[in-house]
Amino acid sequence: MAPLTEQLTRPAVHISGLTRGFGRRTVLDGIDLDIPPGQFVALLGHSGSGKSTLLRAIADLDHDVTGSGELRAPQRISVVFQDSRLLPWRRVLQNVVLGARGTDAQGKNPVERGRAALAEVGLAGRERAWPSQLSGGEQQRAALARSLVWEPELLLADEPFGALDALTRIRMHTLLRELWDRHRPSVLLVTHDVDEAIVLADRVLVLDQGRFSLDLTIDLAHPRSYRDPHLGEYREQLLSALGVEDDVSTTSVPTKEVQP
Ligand SMILES: Nc1ncnc2c1ncn2[C@@H]1O[C@H](COP(=O)(O)OP(=O)(O)OP(=O)(O)O)[C@@H](O)[C@H]1O
Repeated sequence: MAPLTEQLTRPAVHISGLTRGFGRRTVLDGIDLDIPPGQFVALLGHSGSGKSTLLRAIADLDHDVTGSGELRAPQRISVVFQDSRLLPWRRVLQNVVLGARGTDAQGKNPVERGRAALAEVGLAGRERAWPSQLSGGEQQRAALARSLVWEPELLLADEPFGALDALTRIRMHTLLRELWDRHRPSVLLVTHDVDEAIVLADRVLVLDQGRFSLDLTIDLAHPRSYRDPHLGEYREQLLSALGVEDDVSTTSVPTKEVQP
């Protein structure tokens, strides 16, 4: 095992010269990335730029790709997707504790951890509900609770709020940030929403042509508001890195398929 000082200072995620591709198509072209423990990072990029490919590589879920490079990630990783992926034939609590074993540092068994996690995301009392009895936002809350049960050192989130309406999404932003504050995992959040990235993350990366074209620190205090006038400066830099024209009235990354 590495000495304690090295364990405390070494990044949670270390990527060096990472290349990934499908057939003759190179998607990630020699990426370097270090994420310190507890850092909240957002990842923006046009559709097809390789955001999910990077997430899958970090989660070690990419056995169908070719590639090379160095990648080190923590052992305890949770992944949250755009759809909750709750099993419809299992009740909410059963979904949340699925696969969890043993006791945690406080001696809590998985069911106790599951109940506590559901309470943390505002779903206390819904343990015996079926997933179909939850709203879309509540299903994503349950998905976040399921990720907490594993006490992740790293949370990977692939557009977790992309299918929710704008108001629910804002509530989920507050919840995610509160959960991060309490548990302090490193987070890598893929999003198409520039404002979501600025409001939630302390560092925003833009992926373009297989490389990071921008690595931006968001130096604003939390909790952040969508009304904060300082958001504009960061929005400008990010939209410009994404090649989005000034007159576009949305802060979502428009669908521009990356050509092979
Ligand atoms: N299993 C696969 N086989 C072949 N090509 C793939 C496969 N998965 C992804 N690709 C290709 O790799 C490229 C990057 O895909 P990826 O899903 O990582 O992009 P993305 O940035 O997450 O896109 P989006 O924002 O639309 O989700 C795309 O061109 C996609 O078509």
